[in-house]
Amino acid sequence: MSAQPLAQALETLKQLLLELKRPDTHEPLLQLSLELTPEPLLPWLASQEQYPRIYWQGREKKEEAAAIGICAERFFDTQVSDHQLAESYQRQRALSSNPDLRYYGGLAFDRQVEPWPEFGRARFVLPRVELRRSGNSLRLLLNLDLSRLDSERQSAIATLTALRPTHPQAEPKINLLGRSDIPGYSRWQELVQQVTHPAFNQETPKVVLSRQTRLQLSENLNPWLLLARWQRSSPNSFQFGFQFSPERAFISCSPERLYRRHQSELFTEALAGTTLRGQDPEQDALLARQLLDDCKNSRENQLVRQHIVENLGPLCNYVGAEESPTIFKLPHIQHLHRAIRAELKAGINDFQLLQALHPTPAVGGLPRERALQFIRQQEGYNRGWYAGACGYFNKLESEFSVAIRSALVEPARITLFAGAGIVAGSDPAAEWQELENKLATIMSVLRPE
Ligand SMILES: C=C(O[C@@H]1C=C(C(=O)O)C=C[C@H]1O)C(=O)O
Ligand SMILES: [Mg+2]
Repeated sequence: MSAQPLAQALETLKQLLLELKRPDTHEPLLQLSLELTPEPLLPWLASQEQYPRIYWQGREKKEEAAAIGICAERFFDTQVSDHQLAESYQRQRALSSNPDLRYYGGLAFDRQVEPWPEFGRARFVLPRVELRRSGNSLRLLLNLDLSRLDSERQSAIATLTALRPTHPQAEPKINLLGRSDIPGYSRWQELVQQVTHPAFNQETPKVVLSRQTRLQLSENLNPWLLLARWQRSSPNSFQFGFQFSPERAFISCSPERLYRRHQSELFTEALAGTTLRGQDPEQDALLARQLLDDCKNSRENQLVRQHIVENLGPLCNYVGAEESPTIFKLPHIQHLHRAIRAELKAGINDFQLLQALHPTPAVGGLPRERALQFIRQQEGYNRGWYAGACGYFNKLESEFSVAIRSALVEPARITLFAGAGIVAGSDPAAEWQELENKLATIMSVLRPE
């Protein structure tokens, strides 16, 4: 069938559903798919009224998805062991061999602490409806659980009927009424001093300390319109968002890949070490040179590289990491970057990868448990999904980003997050300034000149 406009495709799909007979298959899940004429996805998502709403765009921009509703999900609200997560993950994955079925979701930064409501310690959704762009082609996908076809048919028709066409919406008017930081600057100084104290640093060479910045607003923000604006100023980044109710949405434009897997081929990276962009090309190149030559920043990146390579070792036949870092440029800052490639051993699954890689010392620290313990006890706020792992998986491939450069949007307020790797040689004032630099892009979107 040739590509059709969304409104027409929805009618076609409803008709298909009414006529659908139980297919003669052992597959428990069925995915229906129709070609669509191109349509921008974020404005469509911003116009919807159902939950959850999910958005994902990979860093290379080749693929983009907007999803509504739930066909199946795994939600871990209370204590969950890695063993339970692994088992549930295996069950889910075994459910289908269709490479187009994707579970989207995320893991909290620290699964030992009280989770954000609705987001939980881990939550993955097989959406009911998904618009998925691959290159220039757009498809409408609908997922059904065949073990209960009749109720699924009803519920799918209801979801399709309640979808809204994209309607134009006014650019959000943003008035910032107030700001509060946790930790504040004096507490930050104490924390950096504790972590850089030689006795502590010897045992725990890196802790990524972070801060939440809560902005009070005069009105509610549509998180999807905000993400659309933020995305325009964030090339070179993953762009994603999850919203399970009107109460809160988590959105991110993150430069950092946790990993991308295609069958047994794995791509990951060490992204750590930061400086500003220059005012002109000469100054920009000078700052990049200084970043490459700087001991403190090199240490930040080297520790991440080393840890990833060591942790992947037992799961892989081959792991190769770039010896020297290169520069990764973002609109307001530049980072040190090392690409890492690996070939997985047979039978290694995504959950084992998440367990091995997340949180990397780019957002947690080294050794992992000691650094997490320090963050849990001292940081003073709950990170929730900030610095968690967000992405999607299916049997064939998966991709996860580290949810930094992220924000939690709630009624009349937005909470921003930023962290900095504290190692020997870190200075409290310079690291505090690094937090501000990491917020520069989202601040320029919230407070345009
Ligand atoms: C923790 C964050 O970023 C991490 C810390 C960096 C650093 O300290 O140089 C750089 C990139 C990320 O590894 C964040 O942006 O919140
Ligand atoms: Mg840093």
